[in-house]
Amino acid sequence: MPADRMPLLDVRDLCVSVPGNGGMIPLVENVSFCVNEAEIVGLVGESGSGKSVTAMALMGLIDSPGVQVRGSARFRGQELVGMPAKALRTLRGRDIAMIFQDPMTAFTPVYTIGWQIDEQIRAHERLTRRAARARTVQLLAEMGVPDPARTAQRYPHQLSGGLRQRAMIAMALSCRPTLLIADEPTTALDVTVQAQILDLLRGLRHSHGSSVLLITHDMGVVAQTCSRTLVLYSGRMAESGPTTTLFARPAHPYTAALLDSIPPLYGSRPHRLPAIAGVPPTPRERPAGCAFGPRCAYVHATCLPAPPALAPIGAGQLAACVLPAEGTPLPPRTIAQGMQP
Ligand SMILES: Nc1ncnc2c1ncn2[C@@H]1O[C@H](COP(=O)(O)OP(=O)(O)OP(=O)(O)O)[C@@H](O)[C@H]1O
Repeated sequence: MPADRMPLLDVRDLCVSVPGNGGMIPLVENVSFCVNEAEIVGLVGESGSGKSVTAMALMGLIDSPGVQVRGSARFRGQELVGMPAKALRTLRGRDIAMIFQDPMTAFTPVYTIGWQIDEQIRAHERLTRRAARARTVQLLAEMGVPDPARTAQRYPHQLSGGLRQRAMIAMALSCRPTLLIADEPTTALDVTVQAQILDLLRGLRHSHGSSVLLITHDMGVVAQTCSRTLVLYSGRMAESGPTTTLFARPAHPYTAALLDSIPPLYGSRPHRLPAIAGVPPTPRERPAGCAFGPRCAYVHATCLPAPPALAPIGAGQLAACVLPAEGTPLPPRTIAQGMQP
């Protein structure tokens, strides 16, 4: 495939398993998706659905004893699965960067944030301390940090949560990565700051040409930010497709249930939002058939012997559910408010 038409990140049949129960327990099974240049793709699912394991496996960062990662993840055509640790370290920080929910995991408390961003820049580029600081201040300014030269001289604990998050994004972008993996970057922030950070992530496509893999449990965040979305349930793909399609015509009852838990922006708000009854199974106790079966309002006998295969529904949409194959689509929805086309 010509390089200009190759996806930036092409993940196929990614499987991650760990030893247990006398064999290997799959944490993530046959996950496939791609991220194109300057695109934001959402990875969504409840807690424990395998979002972080997927991202950490891509980055070679799962350090569990006996962990097995199989399948393929090509970044600009280069295979990441099985890539030697040194080569992966070079890619991380330079071409692929990660940001997390808690910026304190990225910054050490004992140095100023400016010093830490300077060092990150100097680890990848031969720059004088002064030139690195000029770049740091410029990056902080681009991330909307007020008085960036002075803020650079502050310690992480002296900044608000929102400013720390901006500083972490500045550090992640310091080496101009083409792919940013953002793991729940707004979960700890209040809604106003959350909206500002999402705005910032959207802007990166234009300002830095960066693509983003955005990990979240919040369909509202996906609606505002992602052009395509992958829904994970219990380590498997439930559904994927263009975000507008998933919101208008979810094919998997799990996607529909996640959408029902978003509060409407306009109109009368229900007294209580519907929650999905029950909890997802842990990887050790996954049922033989559809893992969502025990919580699904549409479950019937065909879902139980084996997990339904992921099948195309149309227009880039895939779902692992027997309903579309049987010609019983879920009831149509009005598109969720708050969605950015
Ligand atoms: N190193 C590990 N060894 C064994 N099991 C693990 C390991 N890391 C994660 N798990 C398990 O894998 C499953 C998926 O975890 P993961 O952290 O990817 O979920 P998540 O979707 O990111 O959830 P959250 O939103 O809570 O971060 C969970 O059941 C978790 O307990």
